[in-house]
Amino acid sequence: MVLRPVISKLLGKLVVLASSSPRRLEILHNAGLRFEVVPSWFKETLDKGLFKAPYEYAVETAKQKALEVARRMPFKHLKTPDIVIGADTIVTVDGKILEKPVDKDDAYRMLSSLSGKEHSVFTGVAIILCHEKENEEVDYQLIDFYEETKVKFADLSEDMLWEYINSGEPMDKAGGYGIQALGGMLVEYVHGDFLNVVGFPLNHFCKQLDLIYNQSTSSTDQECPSVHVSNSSSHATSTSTQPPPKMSTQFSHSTSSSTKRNSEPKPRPNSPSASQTHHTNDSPSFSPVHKVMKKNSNSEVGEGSWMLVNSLSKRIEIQSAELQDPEKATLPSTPSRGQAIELNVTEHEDGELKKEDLEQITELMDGFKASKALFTASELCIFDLLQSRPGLDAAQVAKEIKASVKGTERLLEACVSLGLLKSKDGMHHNPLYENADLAVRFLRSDAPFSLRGYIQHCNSTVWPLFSHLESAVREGTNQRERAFGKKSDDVFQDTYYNSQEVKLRFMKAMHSIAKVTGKAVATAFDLSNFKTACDLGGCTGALAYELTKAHPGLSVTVFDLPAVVEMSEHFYPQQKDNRVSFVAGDFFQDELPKADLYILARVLHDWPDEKVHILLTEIADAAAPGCAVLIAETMLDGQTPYSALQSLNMLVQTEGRERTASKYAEMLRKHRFGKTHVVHTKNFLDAVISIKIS
Ligand SMILES: C[S@@+](CC[C@H](N)C(=O)[O-])C[C@H]1O[C@@H](n2cnc3c(N)ncnc32)[C@H](O)[C@@H]1O
Repeated sequence: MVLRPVISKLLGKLVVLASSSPRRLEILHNAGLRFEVVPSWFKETLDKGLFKAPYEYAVETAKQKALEVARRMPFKHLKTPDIVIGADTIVTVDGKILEKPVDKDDAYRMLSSLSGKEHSVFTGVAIILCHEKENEEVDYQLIDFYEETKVKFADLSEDMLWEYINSGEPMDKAGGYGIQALGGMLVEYVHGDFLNVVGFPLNHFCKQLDLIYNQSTSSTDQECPSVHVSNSSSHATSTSTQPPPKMSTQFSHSTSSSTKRNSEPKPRPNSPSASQTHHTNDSPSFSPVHKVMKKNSNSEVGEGSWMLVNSLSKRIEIQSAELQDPEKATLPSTPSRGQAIELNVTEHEDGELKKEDLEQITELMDGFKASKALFTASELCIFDLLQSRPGLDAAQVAKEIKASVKGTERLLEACVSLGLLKSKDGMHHNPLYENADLAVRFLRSDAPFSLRGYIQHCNSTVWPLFSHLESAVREGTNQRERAFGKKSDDVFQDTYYNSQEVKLRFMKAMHSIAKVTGKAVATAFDLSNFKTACDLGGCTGALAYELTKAHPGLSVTVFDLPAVVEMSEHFYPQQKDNRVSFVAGDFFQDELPKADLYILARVLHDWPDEKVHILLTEIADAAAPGCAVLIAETMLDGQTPYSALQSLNMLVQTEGRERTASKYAEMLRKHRFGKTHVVHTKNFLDAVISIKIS
């Protein structure tokens, strides 16, 4: 991004800032932006309890502020702006949202809750692009995003607190302080964009302008075919590989008296509009206002989840001109997307059957359907397609993935209901789809933390194995023969590495999980005393690279079967690190490389206790006193569903199992390893380390 050209794109346009905050004014003015200030009349009264995450509240408030100005100006100011910018800054601490204090006591309450702690400052920003049409209608396009900055306050004494409050500075500022003035003295550190704390994330804003005006989102599709779609929806038609910016679709606002009822934006104070969407810090998104809304939901819901809400609720209140009396409310058989109604679900307990219980049991009964919908969408490259071409409708998606429109429609709606996709109304209320935050972060192939490899492994290998769970439980053995028709002694050498295709798929699965867990494992302990490490069964080297990144003095040898080592280079074609090397061998048979630290990440769970003891004997023989073993596994200690289900996974796949940290400690002790230190990371894997004593 080159800053001046971005700002200069706005020269000659009527840019309006829907905020009177002097700090926002100053930031934008200093950046060279020419704009008018039209303070929004929107009252900041949205119910915070209705938002899942604090940033959604800030984004929604910013959006409503900007919308109010964009709609008012053609009438009251008799001119239509080109761009309206709205912003809202909030401070969050201990799960609470702090806005501007109402009086000194409120300021005291806020500032003392920040004392000595780290808090987050979120600014939600909405950019509305207004396009005046020949018939005096105005089309609006909305892009929103948020920025988070972490700020830590020093311990504040009572004297300091009151001195600051009495200075008068806290009163008009979110969280009760202004970092750019006296309040700066309270701050120990800032992580992130400083201007975001002042009130406007200038850098992120400029990046969004760049996206809007230079259309420069990138698409690198690693596995799925690259997409060339001629988009017939309302946003810019493109036949090149370069996608349009992630915004689009209009709602119209007529300057004539016959306002278009169904297409005019109608922000509803005290209730979030349908635009409570999750999006990444980087992805702007368009949010239409007319959607079927599930109360307390952070996402727009499609018909599928509407039906679920419907079936779990005794009474639905329909707020529309036609139906005012909730007692008389009846359900429309199929709420059409274009209908200007919002549904608010009224909680109604029928005594014995609680909604939460029904939801919990439904989630469990239907969990497999959700998994399979995710697997299928991933398999069909839907998340990659929508990453490079957001805003396609079901027919366009179906054409690209070579599938039926009927089936694609249902899969897309299921993904919307699961929070994987977002949908918005296109022309003739035809839903247009784009990736939701989860898909952007984990489901597209080129995301740094893409789990696509693991999902494919789940679909092709774990799913068939789990369909024989009952046999596995009855027999206490893995189900490889039943699922794949072939008897095998060693899951790796006889099953996964028998075909190049299956091997690569398995390696991709391991790689994707190791990328997500690598940093948490690599930084679980202070490893600065170790110079050399050997990652036994280290597969693609994903953890090894995280280890060398986290510990500059450490070199890591990845030790794995020859079939794996010959492919490992494929995973790091460019990024070579001469502190990572690969050695091919069999850890049950060959001599292990010498190292100060032996790492076993998701290796021991593949094997029964006898085999674990063989491997630990090998390591104990190779390791001198003072050397250590680091085990990274999902440990059963907390009995979370994740680790317990992983243990079932080991049952259907291997001869191994998940274990508790104390079980690993007991096993290590038998091989002359001493006290075990355990770290339960917040990631998929936990870690134990133990030093050899003799
Ligand atoms: C479940 S994977 C874990 C991979 C990696 N440590 C991770 O956390 O992503 C188990 C690894 O052990 C390797 N492995 C299995 N048997 C082995 C053996 N006999 N000798 C060396 N490596 C082996 C597999 O090839 C595979 O890479």
